Amino acid sequence: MQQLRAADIERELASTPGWELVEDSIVRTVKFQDFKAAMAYVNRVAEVAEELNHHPDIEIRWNIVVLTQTTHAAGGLTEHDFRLARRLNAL
Ligand SMILES: C[C@H](O)[C@H](O)[C@H]1CNC2=NC(N)=NC(=O)C2=N1
Repeated sequence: MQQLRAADIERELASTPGWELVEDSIVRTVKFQDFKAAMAYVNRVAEVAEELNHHPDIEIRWNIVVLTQTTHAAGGLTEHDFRLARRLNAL
């Protein structure tokens, strides 16, 4: 899978609400009532990641989950990242 070019990234971002570009990744921060709710969300993220065989970096800070998505194998953003992001937006 090829790295996307800047213009493609802008187009993909426009159809992927809630995610922002940070260096070579897209990032989404989601806030929950408490740690338990955050962990339940993380487990649903894990299910989707396994299904797509594409995995975000996940940071958990009590009730806040930060998802950072890039394609390590390509050294940058690819279509896979946006496909996963849009699936996660549907959770
Ligand atoms: C073998 C397997 O396809 C790879 O290790 C996959 C798994 N999940 C992955 N996830 C992400 N985000 N980037 C990758 O390059 C990647 N590679």
